[in-house]
Amino acid sequence: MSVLTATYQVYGKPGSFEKKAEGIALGLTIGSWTDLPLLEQEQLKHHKGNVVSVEEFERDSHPLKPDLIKAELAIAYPSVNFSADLPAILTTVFGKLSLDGEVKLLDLDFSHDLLSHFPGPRFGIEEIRNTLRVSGRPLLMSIFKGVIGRDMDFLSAQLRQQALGGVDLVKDDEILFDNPLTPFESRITTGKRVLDDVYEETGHRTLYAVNLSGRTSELRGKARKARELGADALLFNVHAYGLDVLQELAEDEEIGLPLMAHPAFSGAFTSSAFYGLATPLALGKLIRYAGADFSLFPSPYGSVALEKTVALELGKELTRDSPLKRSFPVPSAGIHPGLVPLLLADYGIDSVINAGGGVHGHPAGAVGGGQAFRQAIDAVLQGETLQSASKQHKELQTALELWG
Ligand SMILES: CSCCC(=O)C(=O)COP(=O)(O)O
Ligand SMILES: [Mg+2]
Repeated sequence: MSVLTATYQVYGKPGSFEKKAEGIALGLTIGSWTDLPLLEQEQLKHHKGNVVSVEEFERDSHPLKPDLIKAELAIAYPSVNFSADLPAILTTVFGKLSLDGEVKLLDLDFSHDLLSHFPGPRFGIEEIRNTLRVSGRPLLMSIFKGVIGRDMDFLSAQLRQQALGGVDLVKDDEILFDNPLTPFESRITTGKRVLDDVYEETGHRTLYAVNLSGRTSELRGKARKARELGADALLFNVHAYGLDVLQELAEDEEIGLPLMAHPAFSGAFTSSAFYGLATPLALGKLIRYAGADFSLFPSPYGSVALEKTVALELGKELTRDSPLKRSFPVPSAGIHPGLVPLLLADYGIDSVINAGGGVHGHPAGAVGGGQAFRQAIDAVLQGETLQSASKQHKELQTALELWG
């Protein structure tokens, strides 16, 4: 029988966890059953959740819970209990349980059968690289900044500067929504013209990810229109909408665009040590299963940082061997050229280095900012220190002086 196995973290007294696990396995499936007639018990058995393992971590208490220890409970849910979609899956494994005290959902192990209902990224790392014709180095992305309240001329000029700096991708900031000054459709058509001009002038191709926003019922139509207008990629605030909305967009043949998942709002249900979803599950595994080609998340280093082990595990979820294509890890927030060696050591070349302030805040503007990043990337790949490379590259030197 095909099952979905969920692993939970709980705190409690040693020896108390078997009962807790059995309570979850029953409570989320058939409820109490022992008083029912034998025939009904037999029938219900096919639907009952089963405790797979209970692991107590004797020495692993939390400073806030000195008298308790941590345990991980693995529970298998029969796949016949739910339809093969993320809303049904999440409601089964963490529906009312998410409201029932201190329980954190750490991981979900999909059977091969179940996974076949999730096509994953349409393009993945390899096809995005082919489109950009970039191999052997991480991609570089920059972010529009200070665009709210500005018009298309401002946006066009900022896009041009970013592209001239040599970035591979530019994305909207997640807080730029559809608005009269820079409407969604104009951003796509104007952005395309600007980037085509830069390509003709320099031979460097930059792709633009426009923020797909608005009411859920409008998204499919807007995304299809974006494709018609020649959009390169879509940025999507997936956690404000829900994973299944991302999956719908990823599977739509008439959209067929690379999708970039922004982590906005996810901290609301991932940040607690005791509640919510583990970050590698929410921003890694499930984002890949739902079909994002890129997953943005706070790096371990910048202004909004994840714990390093968590950030590394997240990257692994996006790229580990699987029948699904790999999604690009995009460690972000407060990134500047001085962090490039750390990011490359953590995520390797199959990742995206992403910066807003670290590009626009460069004293030589976004052109100098992009160049400094490209110089830092080249230096690391050639085994050179940034300090040494900065002697030949004034943009990198300026960035290191400013941000370290
Ligand atoms: C929290 S990760 C998302 C990155 C992002 O959207 C952003 O605006 C980062 O900007 P920064 O100036 O910190 O590079
Ligand atoms: Mg942002």
